[in-house]
Amino acid sequence: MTGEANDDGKQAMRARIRAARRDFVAALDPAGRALALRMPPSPLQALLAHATVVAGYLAIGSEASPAGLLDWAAARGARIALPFVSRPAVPMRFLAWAAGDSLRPGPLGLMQPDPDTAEELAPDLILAPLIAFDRGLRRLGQGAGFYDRAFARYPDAQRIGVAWSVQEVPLVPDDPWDVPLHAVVTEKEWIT
Ligand SMILES: Nc1nc2c(c(=O)[nH]1)N(C=O)[C@@H](CNc1ccc(C(=O)N[C@@H](CCC(=O)O)C(=O)O)cc1)CN2
Ligand SMILES: Nc1ncnc2c1ncn2[C@@H]1O[C@H](COP(=O)(O)OP(=O)(O)OP(=O)(O)O)[C@@H](O)[C@H]1O
Repeated sequence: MTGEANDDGKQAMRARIRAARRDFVAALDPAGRALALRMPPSPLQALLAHATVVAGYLAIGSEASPAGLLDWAAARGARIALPFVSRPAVPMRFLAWAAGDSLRPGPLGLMQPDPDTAEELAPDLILAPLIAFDRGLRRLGQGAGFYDRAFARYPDAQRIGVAWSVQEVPLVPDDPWDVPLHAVVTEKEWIT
């Protein structure tokens, strides 16, 4: 399939899965949402315990939040980094962040570390947001290519998708630049 043919498929899938994710989260009670993904499943605990730098993200909207996983990793000595983006043409960077550090508003209502003060870190494990995933560990993101480029820049980092179970699809359309995940963690399951 060509990149153009996939583009339509990817856009339609993004719209459909975003809607499913929103409905799923709306039906969760706040306590259930807060408890989801608090505790890493044991295979992920082993990975987080050995990681020096764990990159995560601050969830927005109905995204599944890796906050509990980041807390767990930080408590075991990992440094935490968060993504920083400015414009689509500029590659995403991972900047050091610890609880209490200041954040600044970025695009899409994201809160990001301050690029003037936060140190850039090379992650050895990346907890990545996503729109959709499949059992082949293909990942569909927001379409800016930020994560695919970051995965190419840090090829030795573990790539772990964080998602609600309703974001699973039978098959994510694959393009040549798409980098597969090593695993996906959901509120229900560890998928490898
Ligand atoms: N919580 C979370 N953080 C994340 C991501 C994510 O998916 N979720 N990202 C996953 O990639 C990166 C940010 N992704 C972005 C993807 C697209 C655009 C974008 O389309 N920007 C447009 C207009 C934005 C606007 O409407 O304000 C532009 O700059 O032209 C920006 C950031 C890093 N942080
Ligand atoms: N390693 C790369 N170098 C340069 N451009 C890239 C790279 N990877 C992806 N891109 C570009 O990023 C764009 C978006 O690709 P795609 O729609 O697959 O993004 P996505 O996987 O949904 O987004 P993301 O990776 O940000 O989560 C494409 O136009 C592609 O050419």
